[in-house]
Amino acid sequence: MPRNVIVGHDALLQIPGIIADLNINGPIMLLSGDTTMKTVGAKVQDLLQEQGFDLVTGIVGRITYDEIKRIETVVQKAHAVLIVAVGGGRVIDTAKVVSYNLDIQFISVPTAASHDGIASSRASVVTEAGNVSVAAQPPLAIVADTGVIATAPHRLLAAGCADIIANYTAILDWELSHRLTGESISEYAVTLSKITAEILVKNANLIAHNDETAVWIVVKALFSSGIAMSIAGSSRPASGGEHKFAHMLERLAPGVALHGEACGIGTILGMYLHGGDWKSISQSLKQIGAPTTPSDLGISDEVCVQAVLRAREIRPERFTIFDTGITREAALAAVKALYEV
Ligand SMILES: NC(=O)c1ccc[n+]([C@@H]2O[C@H](COP(=O)([O-])OP(=O)(O)OC[C@H]3O[C@@H](n4cnc5c(N)ncnc54)[C@H](O)[C@@H]3O)[C@@H](O)[C@H]2O)c1
Ligand SMILES: O=P(O)(O)OC[C@@H](O)CO
Ligand SMILES: [Zn+2]
Repeated sequence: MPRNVIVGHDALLQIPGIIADLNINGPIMLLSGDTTMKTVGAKVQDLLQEQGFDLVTGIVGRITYDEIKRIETVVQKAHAVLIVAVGGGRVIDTAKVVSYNLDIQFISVPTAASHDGIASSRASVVTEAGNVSVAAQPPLAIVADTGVIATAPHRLLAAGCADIIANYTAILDWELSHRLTGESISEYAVTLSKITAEILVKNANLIAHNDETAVWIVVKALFSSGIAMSIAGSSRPASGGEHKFAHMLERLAPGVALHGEACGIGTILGMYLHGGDWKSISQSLKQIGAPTTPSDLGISDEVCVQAVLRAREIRPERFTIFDTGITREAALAAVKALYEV
């Protein structure tokens, strides 16, 4: 679990103090994305350099094993002893894996509330066979500056909410697998994951605005969803068939949807296939401002049908409703239903 969780306005200003308390003796690797480095990354760089910290910087691209290796080499060459990851989910996940492999600590500085990886001890790496979920280093500290996150496009906040709403079907899939395949299940992780989604949906009306109140609500939900994954020691409480669908959609239509957006649509489809209240999932996503149909994402219904039918190719060992032999007719009906709400 993270030792230090700082959430609030101007939280960035506390980063030098958190690092000073660690009494580290060596360079710090400031890891960011090409967009976020120019804004928030540069601000953190100034804050740390003003305090005399020795910094090296790195820019993260796609999260592949090659990219992780490249960053590891930069960290090793610089003899960096700590990573400060400033960015979205890709940046934070890369820092998690690099710090895990090199056995150093990292500080998570999310610049958007777009995913629930800010606190989890898992990372998602893109491979030829699709995304794989790997054990990774949980952050030593999380610094979520609500002022910074509130200036990010609302699309990112909505994607983070959708990633949390995905917990509903992730839990149904975990319970289905527990009943049908005997997979072990953690009641604590299920309960925390479910409460997280429920609190978020209850506050959906507040989240429609992109202010710091909305950011507070979403960041706390993302944090607790990450803790549920850490309790489970796997992404299972927050990643079921809707995530397999999302990872397959990313393969079929790369870069079209944000992770959370694809998961949100996967959740409506998963709830429909479970015979649950998929309409209320769709209504919550609409209220938050997340996409609910393939056309919202600018993709064809056929690509969506393919992602439903091929979701089982992702992480085949993880049994979900998408692994129960869905026919093309059933996938077509599910995708068509997305337009009914
Ligand atoms: N490890 C986990 O538990 C976990 C959980 C959820 C998602 N993930 C992973 O996280 C990634 C998805 O994260 P994401 O949706 O943040 O994608 P991302 O990291 O690609 O960021 C999305 C976009 O948001 C931009 N952005 C970030 N902060 C911004 C800001 N303040 N202002 C303007 N633009 C900003 C980035 O530059 C990027 O273009 C995926 O790789 C997914 O697998 C991991
Ligand atoms: O292991 P995956 O499927 O990447 O899931 C982690 C995270 O995306 C859950 O919201
Ligand atoms: Zn997710």
